[in-house]
Amino acid sequence: MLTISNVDLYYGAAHALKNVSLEVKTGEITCVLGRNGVGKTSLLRAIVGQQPIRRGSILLDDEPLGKAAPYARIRKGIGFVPQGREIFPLLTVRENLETGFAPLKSDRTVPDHVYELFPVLKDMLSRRGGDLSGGQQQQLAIGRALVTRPRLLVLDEPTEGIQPSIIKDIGRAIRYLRDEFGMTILLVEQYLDFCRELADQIAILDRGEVVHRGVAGDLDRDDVRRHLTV
Ligand SMILES: Nc1ncnc2c1ncn2[C@@H]1O[C@H](COP(=O)(O)OP(=O)(O)OP(=O)(O)O)[C@@H](O)[C@H]1O
Repeated sequence: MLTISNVDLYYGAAHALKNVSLEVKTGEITCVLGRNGVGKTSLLRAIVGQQPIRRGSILLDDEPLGKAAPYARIRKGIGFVPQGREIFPLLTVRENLETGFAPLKSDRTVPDHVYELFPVLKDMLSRRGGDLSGGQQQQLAIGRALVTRPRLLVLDEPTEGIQPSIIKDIGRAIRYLRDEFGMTILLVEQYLDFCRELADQIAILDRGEVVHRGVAGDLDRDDVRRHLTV
């Protein structure tokens, strides 16, 4: 579904992504693992159009995304859950969900499955986003991305700073989206066990380079784990 080929991304002179290639297959969960500062967020920002690439290409269903703006990529079916969640603290849960409508031309409704996946959002529709726990905010951020009815859902460290029981809920929700809707999922993570339980495919990023690609079962190999230890 998503084909990333030979991508280079710079911040000024800093070379954050080096000749990165990655294939994200339709209906699968692909997890990119890596330590702090290796380029995971940069990769996702390149995919969603928030950061330009200097070389290489990113294709969605064989169509180059080129210089398409973030809103245009959302219309093509890419949903994004950013690192740190980026919830509007003074807006209610309902209003936060509705901000997801902004790039849409039609069908500005919250799909029922958002509330089925995360019933807490329905219970708290009138509560301010800033008054939710970190885990509830993460559920809200995923819900906001789902209102755009994406075919490809991209998540930046969805487990960061979240308690284990909510991590399990989020894992279940991601699996449900793949199994029930055939949604394609790409997530970046530092949390190895979460990826082991969830992913079909993994890639490991180290200092801006993809140093390993394979099936999730490979994660138990010593040579793979070595890339993830400091
Ligand atoms: N806006 C920016 N300007 C300059 N350098 C940046 C910028 N954003 C990121 N970088 C640098 O690019 C490199 C990759 O950063 P990136 O945020 O993509 O890594 P990451 O793997 O997502 O890290 P983390 O797990 O800590 O979020 C780092 O060296 C970082 O300091």
